[in-house]
Amino acid sequence: MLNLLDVSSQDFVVCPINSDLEQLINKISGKDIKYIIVYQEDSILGILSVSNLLHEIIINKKTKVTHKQFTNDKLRYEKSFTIISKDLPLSKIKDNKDIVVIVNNENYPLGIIDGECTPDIKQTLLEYQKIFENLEEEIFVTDQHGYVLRLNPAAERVCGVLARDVVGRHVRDLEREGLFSSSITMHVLRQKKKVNMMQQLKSGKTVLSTAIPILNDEGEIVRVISTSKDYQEINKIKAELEEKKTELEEKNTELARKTQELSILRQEIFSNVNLIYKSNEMKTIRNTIFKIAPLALTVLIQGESGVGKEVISKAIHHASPMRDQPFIKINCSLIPEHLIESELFGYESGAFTGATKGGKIGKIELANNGTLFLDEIGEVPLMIQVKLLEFLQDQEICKVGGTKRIKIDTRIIAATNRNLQDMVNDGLFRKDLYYRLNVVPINIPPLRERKEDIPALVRYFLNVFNNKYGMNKIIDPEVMQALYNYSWPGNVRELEHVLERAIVISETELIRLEALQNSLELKGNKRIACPDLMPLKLAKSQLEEQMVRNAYELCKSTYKAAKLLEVDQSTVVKLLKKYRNNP
Ligand SMILES: Nc1ncnc2c1ncn2[C@@H]1O[C@H](COP(=O)(O)OP(=O)(O)OP(=O)(O)O)[C@@H](O)[C@H]1O
Repeated sequence: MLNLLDVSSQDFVVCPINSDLEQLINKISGKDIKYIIVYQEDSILGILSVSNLLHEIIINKKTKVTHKQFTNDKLRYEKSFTIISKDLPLSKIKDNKDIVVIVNNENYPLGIIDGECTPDIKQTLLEYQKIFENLEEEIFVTDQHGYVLRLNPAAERVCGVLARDVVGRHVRDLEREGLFSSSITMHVLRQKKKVNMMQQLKSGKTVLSTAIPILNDEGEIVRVISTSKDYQEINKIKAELEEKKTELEEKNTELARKTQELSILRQEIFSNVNLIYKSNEMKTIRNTIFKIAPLALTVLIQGESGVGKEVISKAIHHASPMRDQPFIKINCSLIPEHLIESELFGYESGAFTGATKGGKIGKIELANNGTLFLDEIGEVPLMIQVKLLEFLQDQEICKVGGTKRIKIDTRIIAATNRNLQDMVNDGLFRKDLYYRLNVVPINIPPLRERKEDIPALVRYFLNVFNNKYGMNKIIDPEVMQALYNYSWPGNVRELEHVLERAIVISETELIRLEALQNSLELKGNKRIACPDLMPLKLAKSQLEEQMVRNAYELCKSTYKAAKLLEVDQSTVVKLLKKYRNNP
């Protein structure tokens, strides 16, 4: 704990009464001494300031410090002072005296405090004292020789000692008595630098200690301050942290498990509808599906024929809360125009000639609480478009020949391979219906624009048809390459058919390139489009060049390319050479 001696800031000398003034001057000359405490036997007679002293010598021609100076001429020379024991608390200092003299048990002056700065010092020191006393860390202070000056209540507690029993004692003695296993202060005094170490205490505790030397302006050690922390407490905190870490890890594992479950669930949903994909384009579509599936929003799927519009619409249905409700598909292009209304809305008994007795429930009503998939929506006649729009707005239908309105709650997914926006511009599709349908647009890119999906789809279909036909066929890597390079105008549907045919017609377990020859549009029985007119000679040579280049790129062999093009291998070599220099 701090004591009064720590605040004694002024330098002073003690001189007995009747001291020789000249000797006194010699004693203090060159030193920054402001006060002289005049002492007799075991009492302080008074305090002289050095300037008083000089006055005595020069003006009053005095040669000795006499009693008179503190009796008759008191007010002139003497400083008012108060005496206080070093063991008293700081709060006991009285502020109204010039000087506070701190004395030991024999009343001998140990230090003085200039009264002028007392209130400030007191305030600051009281603050330090509070901090010192309340710190949870143990603090142990020694002087430059290793004598204990003070320790805070935390140190008393952890070391199992009282400050009064150790203050003033040397750390080496305390070490010898087993208060701590090894004195960290001695290490600092020897090494003259900061030291960290574990210490075993008499109390049985193990503490982690750090001690630092405090240096004066000359770089000499004046104090050693040791702080320590109960290692068990550190361990406790560490254990708590570990516990929290384990909890966090468990939570993460749980989260990972849930994420995995969710992804399995998603896969299951998709495996229900067999949606195969690898490309980023399709991953984006998958994400859209999961976002919109829980909301009964109307979806418009656009894409070339065979890209998988129906597959996507089924995926939306299966990922939605209506998955156990009906998924009703109607292909608007396959129904004769005059029947489309009754197919969609149903009819009442006797609604028209030839109508079934008892009437018919329409596809919209069948899809109640589920999903209605309007395939080839672009083919719906304008007249029916109006009725569809009405239904979308009111969510009610009225059967052909009927008057009763039936409330319908269904999600609409429309699909088309036509460009509906163009149709709107050409007046072939109602603008208002287009906007009603186009709430969530999904555009599926053609297979040639997402080639990463091809190998996955090939493997998938191979598996499907091997199972279907009880076979175990595999494909030549060359075939995979050819399928990858092909432009797939018929998209996934074409790929599906090509593979089914290849599995069936291939005579060997290994499906070779020849098995595809009649399937892919590389074969010459397809018509070649020629949009522009040009000199025939030039057109012929351009076609020749393209054919030979494509065939060679696909087969990576002049023999195989020759087979595909049904020419000699030497012709392929000759043509490749001929066109090599063309860009
Ligand atoms: N991503 C896919 N994963 C698995 N099979 C697919 C995928 N995309 C399409 N298919 C398959 O390709 C065939 C055509 O798909 P789908 O009928 O969904 O295409 P579409 O775009 O609706 O065609 P259309 O425009 O002719 O109606 C189907 O047999 C379907 O199972």
